[in-house]
Amino acid sequence: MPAVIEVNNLSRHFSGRSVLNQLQATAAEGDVIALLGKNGAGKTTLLETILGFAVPQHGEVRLFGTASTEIGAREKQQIGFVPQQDELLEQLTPYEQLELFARFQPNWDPKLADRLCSSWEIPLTTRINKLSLGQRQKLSIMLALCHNPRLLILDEPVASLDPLARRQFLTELVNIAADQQTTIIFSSHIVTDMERVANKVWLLKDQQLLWQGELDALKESVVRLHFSSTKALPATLHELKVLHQQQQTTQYTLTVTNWQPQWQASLEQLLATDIRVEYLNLEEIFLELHR
Ligand SMILES: Nc1ncnc2c1ncn2[C@@H]1O[C@H](COP(=O)(O)OP(=O)(O)OP(=O)(O)O)[C@@H](O)[C@H]1O
Repeated sequence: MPAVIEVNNLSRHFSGRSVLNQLQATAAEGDVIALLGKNGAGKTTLLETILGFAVPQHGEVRLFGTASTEIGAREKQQIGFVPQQDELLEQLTPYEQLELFARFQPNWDPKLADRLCSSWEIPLTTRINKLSLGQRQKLSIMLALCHNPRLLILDEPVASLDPLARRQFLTELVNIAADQQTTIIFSSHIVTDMERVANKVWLLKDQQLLWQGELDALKESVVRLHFSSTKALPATLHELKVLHQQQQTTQYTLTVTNWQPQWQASLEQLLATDIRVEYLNLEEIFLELHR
């Protein structure tokens, strides 16, 4: 079976300025991918290229085995998308918008739609142009979720949600991923949320995917080493890459990538000291990788 998403040698640039440079990535059924990157790193550009909204200058994206710029109605029905700026029909009510959308979606789940309308308190009979930003975002998420997509792409889906709605939304995502093996990619600057639900991370930096893999492996790779030593540090410490070094007299704190737990004993021998390994959360890792 082909991968749900296959990104092959993908490059995008605007007016000669490179935004994505030769990206390689794949996503399989059931992957929940946190797409991370600073403002302007290219997250929206990547998500929109995955969806086939633009033809890349180099390379291609394949969705369910077909070039994303050539997918047909059947594949489109298997995708749910929450854009950064919603595309709701201003003059309709949420009820009308949901009804209209459901008509074109053979897999529409009316029970899920009813449940979300009620738990998210969607004002069904108010015109969409009178809704609050958060209410619009909830409706936009419902349109993406309620037809049981195989692939769900969410670009900053929670920016306007209150903490309660955010938590409810995350619970829905976890359930959907677990029950239906849906592939989910979502970008958000609320990294703690992503850490709760994602099992993979794509981290965009300098036009490339600096990390593409398991969240747990990333958390094992980027760590802080604390130790005390009167010796000068050797020029190389195995294959560790030091991201940041702090020293107060004999106390060292090194933030490193490529950490491998089996190196601890030999490093302790090399530095003639005990080392305390501190594991970081995803937000700290993101900050360290952008120092
Ligand atoms: N249509 C376009 N024309 C010209 N430049 C563009 C276009 N779309 C995006 N860019 C540029 O590409 C870069 C990446 O933009 P993009 O919106 O993908 O970033 P992002 O990671 O989603 O940012 P944010 O976190 O702020 O939403 C930015 O420098 C942006 O100015």
